Amino acid sequence: MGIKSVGITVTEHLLRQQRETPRATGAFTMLFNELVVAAKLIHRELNKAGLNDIYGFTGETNVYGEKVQKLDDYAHRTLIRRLTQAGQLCAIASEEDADVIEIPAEVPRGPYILLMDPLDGSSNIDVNVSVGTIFSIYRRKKETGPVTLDEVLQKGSQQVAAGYFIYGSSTMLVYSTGQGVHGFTLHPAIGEFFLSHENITMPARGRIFSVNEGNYCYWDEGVRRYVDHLKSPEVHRGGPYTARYIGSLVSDFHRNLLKGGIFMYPADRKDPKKPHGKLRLLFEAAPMAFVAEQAGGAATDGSRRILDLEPETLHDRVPLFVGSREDVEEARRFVSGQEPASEDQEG
Ligand SMILES: O=P(O)(O)OC[C@H]1O[C@](O)(COP(=O)(O)O)[C@@H](O)[C@@H]1O
Ligand SMILES: [Mg+2]
Ligand SMILES: [Mg+2]
Repeated sequence: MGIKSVGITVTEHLLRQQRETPRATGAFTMLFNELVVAAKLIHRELNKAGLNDIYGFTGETNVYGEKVQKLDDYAHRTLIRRLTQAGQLCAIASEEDADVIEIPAEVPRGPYILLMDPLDGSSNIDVNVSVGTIFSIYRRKKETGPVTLDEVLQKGSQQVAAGYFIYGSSTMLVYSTGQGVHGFTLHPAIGEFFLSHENITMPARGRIFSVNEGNYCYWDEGVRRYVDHLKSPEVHRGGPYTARYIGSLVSDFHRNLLKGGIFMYPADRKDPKKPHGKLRLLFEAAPMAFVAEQAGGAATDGSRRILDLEPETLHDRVPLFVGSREDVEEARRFVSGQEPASEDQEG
């Protein structure tokens, strides 16, 4: 059996899309190439984590009151440094920064706004479990002048591209520019991302659910009933769903993207300061919702489509139910109380 020839590189893939996009200037391709370089630098640091002084905390806390890990900070600074150099951005916003990050005056600006979760799955960094980087790209609304907050606070449906890097057994890039979802794998020896998963489509229904059940006692009735339903002996002509929870959104999402299933981070009453759950609308929920929908899946906050949500602040949190279309629709019915109680739930 011949050796599988490597696919096309991510740059070739971008250039193909650029040729098919009228009025494309190459600005997006240049920006994206810098994103890829930054991810390779993060991959390199992660791969030798434990041998380099990258474990542990910086001593800082971020706008969410979370202790910042050294790798959160390294990823944040590396992405900003590389991306601002691309000369295609007019603003950046990061999960690790309270405010919109200005592009240095000496750097040319461009039409794009990039939002990012530099390192997703921070609680898994120092235990060698896969983590990721999430990105979301918008076009600014105005042609010129200083960028205003409303240009950054756009609905997820306005994204021109979104995706993530996953640093796992292999390092992958999964992205969409609205023309399907494509996966690339980093060839460690060649140092290039090659197309390995073209036109990924998510199964309409899965048999996997991913949620931190440790929060069960804090959930609303509808969420509890939905998860009980997935664990009941008879679910959709098959036994109970399989539980899988890595604790890194990128990794849990990626598995369900390929195998089908649903990831949930519901709202809970654990922390009155976080009535809308833990995950961030702009840095986590909206980009994952964009990829999910492009792959035939769906994403909701329990009643509304994530991509229709109007952000009020840079750091809005939102309940997230994302994955296979039929599973997300069923979750929405339970969570919004439209699913009648079955015999065994009537107790
Ligand atoms: O530990 P919990 O409460 O289950 O939360 C896990 C979730 O929190 C996150 O780690 C939050 O993301 P960050 O690591 O970027 O802060 C998600 O990746 C993950 O899905
Ligand atoms: Mg995150
Ligand atoms: Mg993070």
